[in-house]
Amino acid sequence: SVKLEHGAHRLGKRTDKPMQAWRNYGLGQFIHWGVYAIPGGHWEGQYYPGAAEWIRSWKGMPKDAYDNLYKQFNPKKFNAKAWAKQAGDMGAKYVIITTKHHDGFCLWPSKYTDYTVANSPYKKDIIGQLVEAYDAEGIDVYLYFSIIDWNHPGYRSTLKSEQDRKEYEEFKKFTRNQLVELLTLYPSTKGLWFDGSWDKAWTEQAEFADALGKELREMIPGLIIGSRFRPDDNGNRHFDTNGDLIGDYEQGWERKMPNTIEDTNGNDWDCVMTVPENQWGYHSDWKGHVKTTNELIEMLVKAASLDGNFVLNFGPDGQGNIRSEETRLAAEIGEWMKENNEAVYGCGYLDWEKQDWGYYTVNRETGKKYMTVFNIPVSGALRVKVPGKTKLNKAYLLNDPGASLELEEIHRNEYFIHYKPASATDRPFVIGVETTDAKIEDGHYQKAKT
Ligand SMILES: COc1ccc([C@H]2[C@H](O)[C@H](O)[C@H](C)N2C)cc1
Repeated sequence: SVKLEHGAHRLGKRTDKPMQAWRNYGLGQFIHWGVYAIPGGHWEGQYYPGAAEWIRSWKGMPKDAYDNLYKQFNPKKFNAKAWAKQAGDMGAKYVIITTKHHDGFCLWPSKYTDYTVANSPYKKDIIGQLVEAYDAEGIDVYLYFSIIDWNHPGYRSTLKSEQDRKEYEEFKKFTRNQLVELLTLYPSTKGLWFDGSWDKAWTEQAEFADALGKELREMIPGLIIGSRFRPDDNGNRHFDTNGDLIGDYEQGWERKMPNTIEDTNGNDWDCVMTVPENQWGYHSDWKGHVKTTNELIEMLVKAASLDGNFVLNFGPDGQGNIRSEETRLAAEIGEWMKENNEAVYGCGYLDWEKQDWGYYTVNRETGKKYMTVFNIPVSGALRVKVPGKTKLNKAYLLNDPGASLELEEIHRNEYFIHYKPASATDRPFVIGVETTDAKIEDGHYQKAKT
């Protein structure tokens, strides 16, 4: 491996308490809110086909028109407590809130720019209200921060001239000041979710970003920062020149998921997911496939089964309402989580061979093992292959632990759990399994001779 001044500052998973808590969240909520919610993907009757929070980059909307939207930002329906309660009822254990998206509009009264909520008709500190409400709900708060800031005069995507570099120095100071300001104002913050760090200008700032990361981590012990924040000496983000993860978890799974434990490279990771194909901020007219409750529950359980967290995005509208589609999903996911969260919270990867019926998860503390079934086999026989000296002793429905399901040993280390739900079920269900370590009697099993 090559010598790096600003490569990965740690190898392997963090084992401290704050990171263990992060690893055990299972489900998070992402909130994308800002002035982009006012146009909601339209301008003067034109439909914007891109991501609503990127409408400023659309030729269909004059930059000047966008940059004056904040003068109408006055979300009368905004109720931080209601949002936090809805997230709690959904079963979210953490929330990631946009403090400032690429447009540079600050949802907190930053003293380093006038482009903030303090200078909008709404005036009040939105981040402060959300931090307080989610903390009160027992949901850990993480702050999303975009390095890209289209509003700041010193922002550059590339550094082409001495003048660029001079102005970018001001931008770097501004960025550091805002981050220190956020952690000073909201010290209950558990971590930062950086975005907009792909510009070449930023990926040349290895030394500055490394120092900034260290400064922020010193402000809040245990602070959690993912791999989307800083570049190494050679401009590599996420993984440094030696292939080591830069940051506390991998932040590359945006609207996509790993399929195998190998895909995760043994790192902690989160998957951040939109309800429609690609809308983070509020778009009043979602086009294409809108994910169903079952699809999202499957992503959540799949993430837990591969040692990751699943973060579902909500994009409140310009008045501060959570839209009806998201409200319904939150309620239905919450209903399922109320019954089945034992298979998600504190659970991770179980190294048993994946089967077609769904996903295994195992609780890291108790060792309890779970099967979440999404695909009921026509045979009614759920195949379970256990490793080496493992005997499957019992299988039970999570919501009926008293009753044992019928087990049949079909090969060495292989069983059928004979079970079909009595009535048609339109939601996945969880089976708990109990095992003991025991040598399997050879008896009639004969290893194949090839
Ligand atoms: C160009 O592809 C992009 C760029 C930025 C994003 C931003 C979204 O606006 C949202 O904030 C998401 C978390 N982030 C990666 C998504 C896709």
